[in-house]
Amino acid sequence: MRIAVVGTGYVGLVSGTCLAETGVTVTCVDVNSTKIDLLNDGGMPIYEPGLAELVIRNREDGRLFFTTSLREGLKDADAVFIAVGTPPDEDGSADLHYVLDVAREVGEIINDYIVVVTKSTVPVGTNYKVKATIKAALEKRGADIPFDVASNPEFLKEGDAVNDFISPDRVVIGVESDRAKHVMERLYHAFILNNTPILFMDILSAEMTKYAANSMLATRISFMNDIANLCEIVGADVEAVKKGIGSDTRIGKKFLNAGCGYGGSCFPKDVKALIRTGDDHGHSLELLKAVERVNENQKSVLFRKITSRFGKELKGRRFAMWGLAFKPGTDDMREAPSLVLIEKLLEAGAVVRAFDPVAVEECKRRIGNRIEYADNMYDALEGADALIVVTEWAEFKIPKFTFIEKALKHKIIFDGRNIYNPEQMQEFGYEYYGIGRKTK
Ligand SMILES: NC(=O)c1ccc[n+]([C@@H]2O[C@H](COP(=O)([O-])OP(=O)(O)OC[C@H]3O[C@@H](n4cnc5c(N)ncnc54)[C@H](O)[C@@H]3O)[C@@H](O)[C@H]2O)c1
Ligand SMILES: O=c1ccn([C@@H]2O[C@H](COP(=O)(O)OP(=O)(O)O[C@H]3O[C@H](CO)[C@@H](O)[C@H](O)[C@H]3O)[C@@H](O)[C@H]2O)c(=O)[nH]1
Repeated sequence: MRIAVVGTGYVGLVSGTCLAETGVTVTCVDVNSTKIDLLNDGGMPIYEPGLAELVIRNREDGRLFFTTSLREGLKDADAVFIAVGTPPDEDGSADLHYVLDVAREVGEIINDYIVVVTKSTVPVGTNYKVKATIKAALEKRGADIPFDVASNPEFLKEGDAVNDFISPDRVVIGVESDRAKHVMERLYHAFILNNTPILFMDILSAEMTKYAANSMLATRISFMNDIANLCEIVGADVEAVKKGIGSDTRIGKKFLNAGCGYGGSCFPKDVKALIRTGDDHGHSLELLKAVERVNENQKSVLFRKITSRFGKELKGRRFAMWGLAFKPGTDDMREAPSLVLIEKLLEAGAVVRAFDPVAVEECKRRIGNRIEYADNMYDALEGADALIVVTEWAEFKIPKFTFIEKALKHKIIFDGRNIYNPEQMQEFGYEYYGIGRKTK
């Protein structure tokens, strides 16, 4: 089987590479020639654990190719995956112009039956727009070539992307013809053999499933953040509450971590886009509007704790920041809570010295030298008034506390991801501020 994957970002590169790993011949296409050149030279445009090895192996085995030419990618392809970005427009709706540009180009090029699969996260009804766009391009050429559209939303998490793709909880596929279903079954053959649930459904339901999943997960996080803030007021401990409710199998243990807010390229934009879809259809999604409000507020929770400890005027204060990426395991900083905190600290006159195991270059690209960058986690602490933990990288969880004590001016930690135990921190003489944690 042969496919093209258009858009070689987090989703396109991971999906294309993992499908190549199952034996499919994959050509990844991107308009960004720097990215394609880098991949053809054996480099990696993104940090994603385990991905580089798979890319190299499948390229060497002749199953994975990179090009800027969609025409080349579509040659003899059974299916083309659209995996380009769908960033939020000014009004919160998903900007579909990248997706529809690819659809038009596909219509301008194809000469034989193909399934056009939308992997990008797109609002309900978008596949029909894709279909209409391809039809219009074919009509313009006077060509009558059969094709089908399919929706195959992606559920991978950055930082765990390879594992999520290869061993998914399920694969969701929306189709409207047996022919397209058959192509998708062949494509996911290795997953079917592996007993992965492949959930075929209609296209509109598949599109909605993606937004409903992300919105449900975002809702759990905002719910826990709201509860955490109340825990602080009433003297309860959100980590105990998390265990208490997570042990109920109807609730489950995952995605209940309170913290300094959710970020990333998906939850913020997808919650916004679903709210917008609701509004467009005269159905206000009140719950999701609250989820978004709670999250915006939560991104400032550490700043509020810092100013209530040090006062609103932070001129002359230095802060060590551990973590810049929106979550561990990635260099992605889209909608990262660290960016909100940095802006607020700088505005209040503070100096920030940050360390992140992989996201420093990305941070420099975004905000340049407005903050200082440390070479390692301990170097960030030198002369700082306090340590702020924003991202829960594994190495931050078991630091050498003697190094922290030597470097910090005061033994003060603001822990935005609840990675330390407040009682033990207090025993060791730290002033510790977690999120929704009980302190004596
Ligand atoms: N990042 C994630 O974890 C994740 C997970 C699931 C779903 N998604 C969804 O998948 C989609 C892609 O997300 P991403 O994070 O991979 O985006 P990304 O920005 O990392 O990558 C998109 C790529 O598409 C390329 N592109 C744009 N227009 C093109 C065109 N006409 N032809 C060829 N290439 C083109 C860009 O150059 C870029 O390399 C989005 O809809 C997103 O919501 C993302
Ligand atoms: O209990 C939790 C879990 C996550 N987060 C935060 O939520 C954000 C998103 O984390 P995560 O979901 O792990 O990463 P993403 O890569 O954004 O993945 C989400 O978004 C993707 C894009 O749509 C989906 O494919 C995934 O299924 C979905 O988990 C991050 O800022 C996390 O710090 C919390 O605050 N508490």
